[in-house]
Amino acid sequence: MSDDLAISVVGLRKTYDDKAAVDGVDLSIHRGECFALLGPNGAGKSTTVEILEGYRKRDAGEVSVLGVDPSKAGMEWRQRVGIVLQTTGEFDDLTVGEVVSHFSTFYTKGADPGEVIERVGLTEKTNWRTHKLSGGQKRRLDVALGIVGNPELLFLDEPTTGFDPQARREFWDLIRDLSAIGTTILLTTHYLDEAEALASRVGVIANGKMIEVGTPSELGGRNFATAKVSWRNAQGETRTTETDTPTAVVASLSASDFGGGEVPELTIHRPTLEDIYLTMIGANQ
Ligand SMILES: Nc1ncnc2c1ncn2[C@@H]1O[C@H](COP(=O)(O)OP(=O)(O)OP(=O)(O)O)[C@@H](O)[C@H]1O
Repeated sequence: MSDDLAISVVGLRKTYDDKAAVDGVDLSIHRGECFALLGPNGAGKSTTVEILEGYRKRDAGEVSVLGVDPSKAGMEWRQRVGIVLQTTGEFDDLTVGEVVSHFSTFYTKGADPGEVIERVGLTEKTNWRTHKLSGGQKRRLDVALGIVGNPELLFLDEPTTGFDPQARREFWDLIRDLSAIGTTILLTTHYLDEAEALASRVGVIANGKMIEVGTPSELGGRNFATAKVSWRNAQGETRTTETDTPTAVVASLSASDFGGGEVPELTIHRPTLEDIYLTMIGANQ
């Protein structure tokens, strides 16, 4: 494995009852990269990620995570990896501060619990019993527990499900901070805007196969996609045209039909990552 790879996967396969859940996946994630894994329900994302986390056994393929095969990894490796699962932990009557402090004792190079609580925006809830937290606040606590060991690599499985818009933005800032200090992040998400905001590259899985890997701006030829220009003409009708040169179209439209002035109800639309993704998985036909 090349030294700058945090994760290297070649020909990964996992079969349940004769059905391939993961069917020959290759994947390389660089150290310090934030990579988003996208795909419809049942595509094979969780199975792939759980194999990388060492929680599931593979049937075939080569897997290296931080230079170690996760199926054979021990405590030393686990210290270097942080995991935020989809399901929320239950901590009975313990407070936020107690839970985070308790988890920090599992790590030899653990972070200061108070700092971690502040990072996830729960300082005001430090003395709250965890069962009183809202769904979004519990998710933040999950993230706190994922990062309390100062991991080199963080797995985030649908981390912002149930967050309000402000909490999502704050969470994104937290992930950017973790990226800035060099944490490698593997994010699984169904939110395409989240993948675009956070990931330097995304991979799309469908039916157990990696369909494509690319930057959010280039995936599926997005950077070469034509723009749709729409406007309202002098008769009050909506007009739309597709073009590779929207600036020229708008300039000429303004000059010819509107005396060089504003073009009414002008919009220029290029495919979003979601448009491209839906086309890739065959949902936009
Ligand atoms: N323990 C299991 N036993 C049998 N089949 C399983 C098991 N776990 C997953 N599968 C099947 O493997 C396929 C891939 O599931 P997986 O959970 O990896 O998908 P996913 O992409 O994470 O989906 P989601 O977005 O819904 O979380 C699915 O068809 C699922 O039904």
